[in-house]
Amino acid sequence: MMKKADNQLLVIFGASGDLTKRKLLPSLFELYVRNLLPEKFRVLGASRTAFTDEEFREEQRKAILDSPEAKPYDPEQVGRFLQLVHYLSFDSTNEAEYGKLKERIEQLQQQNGLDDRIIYYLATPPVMYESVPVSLQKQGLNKPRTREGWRRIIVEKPFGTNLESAERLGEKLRKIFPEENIYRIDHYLGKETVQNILVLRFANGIFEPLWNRNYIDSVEISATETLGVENRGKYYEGAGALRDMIQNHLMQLMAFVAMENPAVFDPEPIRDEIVKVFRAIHRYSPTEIWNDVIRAQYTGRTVGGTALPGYREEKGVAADSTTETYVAMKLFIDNWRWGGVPFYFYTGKRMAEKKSEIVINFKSTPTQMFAGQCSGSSCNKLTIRIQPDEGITLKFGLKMPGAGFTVRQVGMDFRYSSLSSNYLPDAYERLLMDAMLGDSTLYARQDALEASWGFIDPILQAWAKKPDKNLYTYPVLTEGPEERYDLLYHGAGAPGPEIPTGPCKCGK
Ligand SMILES: NC(=O)C1=CN([C@@H]2O[C@H](COP(=O)(O)OP(=O)(O)OC[C@H]3O[C@@H](n4cnc5c(N)ncnc54)[C@H](OP(=O)(O)O)[C@@H]3O)[C@@H](O)[C@H]2O)C=CC1
Ligand SMILES: O=C1O[C@H](COP(=O)(O)O)[C@@H](O)[C@H](O)[C@H]1O
Repeated sequence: MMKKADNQLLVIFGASGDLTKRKLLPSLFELYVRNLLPEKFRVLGASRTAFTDEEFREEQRKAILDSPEAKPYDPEQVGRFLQLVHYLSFDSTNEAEYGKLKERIEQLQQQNGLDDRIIYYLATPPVMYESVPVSLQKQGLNKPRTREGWRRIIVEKPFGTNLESAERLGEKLRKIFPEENIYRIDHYLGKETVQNILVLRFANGIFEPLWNRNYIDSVEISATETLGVENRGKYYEGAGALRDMIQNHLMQLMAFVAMENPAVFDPEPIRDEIVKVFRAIHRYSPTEIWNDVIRAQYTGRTVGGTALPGYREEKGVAADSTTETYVAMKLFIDNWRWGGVPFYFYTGKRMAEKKSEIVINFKSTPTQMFAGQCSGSSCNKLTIRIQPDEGITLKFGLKMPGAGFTVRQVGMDFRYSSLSSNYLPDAYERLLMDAMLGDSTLYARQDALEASWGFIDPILQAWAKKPDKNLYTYPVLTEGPEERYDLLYHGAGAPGPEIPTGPCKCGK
């Protein structure tokens, strides 16, 4: 039986926006259906759009029932859930309005018998991540009034746009909320399959002896999408794939793969190990940046009679934009476990497939003695499929039945869908639930963010100085730029593994 959080209020700033509609309210509804919300619980949405409580509920009702991921929900159950949801029309950039917010909060607490526990969720444009907490503090809304009360704040990404801004934001927030009450969201950490990396590694004895530079040839971590920038062109122009996906999601995946076991399974020891990995990443020299990191933009083409725009034709994107929609890079972790093992990252929008996965390529045998025996780095590989078709496959060679000794590669497969209860919660369900319970394990800590920005910053700076250098193109719905083969896997002088996106050359 899952533990329930103490009674509390969740205040969402930016509640009329896309994130609230697509992720936050549907996830809260799932928690409601599973009876995981606190016994007494209220949501207060706050943004400028003029809604009454009823109008806001109607908006959310449609979003929950009509979303592409919606299950056949009972509309009456949705209606009952929405009675927990309220709305305040409020301009969070105007300090004078925070008195109104305070009144509404106190009214909801009194009317619903809530103790003084509040989570603030910043689902506003990032420019407001500093100003909203400052205004909350001016009204005394950042501190609980009672001993058993608390105030937590969840901050959406992007958490800064470089090291300096991330440090500044962290510093500001820590003056207003204690570090342990600041929850910096990285939704990849809320994915069931990502959490399973820790269980796979630390609940099984068989992997640990192999999990190092002696047996692992390379690690590939990828997240590709078929969608383009959709209606987020303006945001994406200032972000690009390196900030949008690698600085946070792919680096967090790498940390789970590469970290040492924490002494105990508690938030701080786990986060300590994550930081150690980020700090041990080899910092690129100026030459290595151009050899080991490539970027590209998708270009338009017609697919099945439909003309698909290129990145530079998207709404909100400059016609001469140099923002990357694809990044592939090779990096190393300079420690005893991983020294010399290349980690390959690649991510891109508008690619052939929506897929996120981690592939551990083990070293092959020193000699080949059988017909058909695999050689190279992708003979024995462990693939952790984050999404879709969530699961894990181990690939190895076995004898074909019959005369002789001919080897065939086979896969030993675990699929989440084959579990008797195959419900996979959305990442936001898990993360919201954890914040309500006060468990920050799956949230990013400030020092980890700074360490990851510290690695990313020099790349951003080099690109800013030479905006066109190593900026390639790839047609929409393809595997990425051709240049990824040369530059990444063979161009840097080191013998690389087989091309990660290519088919295995070992036969099926
Ligand atoms: N959408 C997504 O999938 C993801 C979003 N994020 C992050 O979450 C945050 C929210 O994203 P998203 O919902 O997509 O953004 P939207 O632009 O859809 O929503 C932001 C909301 O903030 C409100 N807002 C803007 N200015 C003010 C103001 N002065 N006072 C009060 N409210 C204001 C707006 O409502 P109104 O006009 O009514 O005030 C708007 O509805 C962003 O920082 C984004 O980077 C992160 C990951 C994924
Ligand atoms: O944070 C982000 O992630 C999504 C991809 O998330 P996924 O769970 O669908 O893999 C990405 O589309 C978006 O640009 C980025 O901001």
